[in-house]
Amino acid sequence: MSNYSDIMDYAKEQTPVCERNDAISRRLFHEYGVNVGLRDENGKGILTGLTNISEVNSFTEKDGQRIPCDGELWYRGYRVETIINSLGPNEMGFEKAAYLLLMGEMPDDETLAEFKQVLSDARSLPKNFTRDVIMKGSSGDIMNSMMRSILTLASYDDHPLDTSVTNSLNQCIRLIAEFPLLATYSYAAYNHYTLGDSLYIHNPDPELSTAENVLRCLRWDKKFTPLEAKVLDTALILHMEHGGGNNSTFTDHVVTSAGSDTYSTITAAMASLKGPKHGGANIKVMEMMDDIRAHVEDPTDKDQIKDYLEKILDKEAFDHKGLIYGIGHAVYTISDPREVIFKQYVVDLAKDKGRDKDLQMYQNVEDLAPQLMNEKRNLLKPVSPNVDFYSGFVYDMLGIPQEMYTAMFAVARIVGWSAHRIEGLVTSDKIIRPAYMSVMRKKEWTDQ
Ligand SMILES: CC(=O)SCCNC(=O)CCNC(=O)[C@H](O)C(C)(C)COP(=O)(O)OP(=O)(O)OC[C@H]1O[C@@H](n2cnc3c(N)ncnc32)[C@H](O)[C@@H]1OP(=O)(O)O
Ligand SMILES: O=C([O-])CC(=O)C(=O)O
Repeated sequence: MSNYSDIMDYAKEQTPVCERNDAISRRLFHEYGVNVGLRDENGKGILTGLTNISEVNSFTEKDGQRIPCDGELWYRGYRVETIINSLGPNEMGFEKAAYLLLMGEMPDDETLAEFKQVLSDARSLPKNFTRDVIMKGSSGDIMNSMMRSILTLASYDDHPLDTSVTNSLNQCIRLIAEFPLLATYSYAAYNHYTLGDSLYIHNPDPELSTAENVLRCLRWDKKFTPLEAKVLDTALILHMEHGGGNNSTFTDHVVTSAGSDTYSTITAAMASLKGPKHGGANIKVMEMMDDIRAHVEDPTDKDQIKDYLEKILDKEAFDHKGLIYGIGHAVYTISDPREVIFKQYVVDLAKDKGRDKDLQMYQNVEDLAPQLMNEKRNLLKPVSPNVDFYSGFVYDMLGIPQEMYTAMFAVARIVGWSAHRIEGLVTSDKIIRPAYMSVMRKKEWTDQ
């Protein structure tokens, strides 16, 4: 028996030891030319791969100089705005965008109809999976529940470890179709077993799209309006894909390159996505806005918001991490094109739902944060609101519970991860293995 009744007490005592032995000065990174976070001294990402799937732009060249510009996002040669604007007022586009990203070409009507049917056929879980897996050990961490389900789905697959392109594509298509069920049923279990509400599990409707089935399965009465479905469908298209370097897609590439199977690869990407600096930011933005409401007398007042944002940046308020969530991006500078699209919906929805005061609070944060960050941080480029600044507000107005926000992101990004996994399998079988320079001091045994 150790002297510790609680391992936490031991961990607390050892923390300064780890901090002493693990700290590496930023000066050494500079001295050895090692790029922190795989970004160079101008904040530009180090090239680690080539992709045909999408392109993200945030700078333009003028007179040989890199100038920040409005953000652009392209899926397989098409601007994301063009894809969204090409859809009819009530047309759902998830399936079309998913086919485009996954297969690399725009589907014609017949091809799209067939793909929709394939997804619809695949949108079911193995017999008793919901009862035997999803209902057990439920939690408000829907991403964790989904990861558990994804790994367990491997046990129901006759060829879980077959990493051929064909088998991986089959597994990816199935997961794309199953994700809405994994997410909404995980929430149903949590809603019942933890929150104490009635339990309901609705079967998906084979005639409905991905976005419509999410709303149908999430709501006890299965009802939703065409506008709600359209807004969610747009949100899903906007979250589907973001190049090979974003943290979760890069994780997908790393794990794929090790020869790992689809279930493990997608679970690893999920683990990355849930981080609050990545896809988990959508929940954090909502928590931050709740915190602002609780501490600022009049959130529509710019001066009061400014004082509180300064406290957040100084680590004196909210989660004491010093981050204003929903602001800043590893690539974008002047704007994130997805936020610009989201905002159009936000303004209309907020008016419709009588949430003008909340909208004013968001706009105050949007207006003030970049300038305050500029004053308090070593910014290498302009900052602006990112895709998740408004997404939580939109989901809130759609009545989607906060615990589901990052899971909604995953329902979309599984498409990008799948496309990158297939691209990785088709293009290269080289394991990804960057180097870490050792700054360890070698010791003689007698130095102890
Ligand atoms: C889907 C997505 O993943 S979108 C991103 C979602 N994440 C968030 O919204 C969380 C808040 N934002 C952030 O944490 C960051 O902006 C990130 C993680 C998105 C990008 O980080 P980086 O690439 O390091 O940003 P960048 O190089 O511009 O940062 C420069 C400085 O500003 C700081 N900074 C960047 N964003 C923020 C922010 N929102 N709040 C406070 N400080 C910030 C960085 O910590 C860094 O400071 P340092 O040099 O003292 O360490
Ligand atoms: O690209 C990134 O770093 C983050 C990301 O996934 C996104 O913005 O969608």
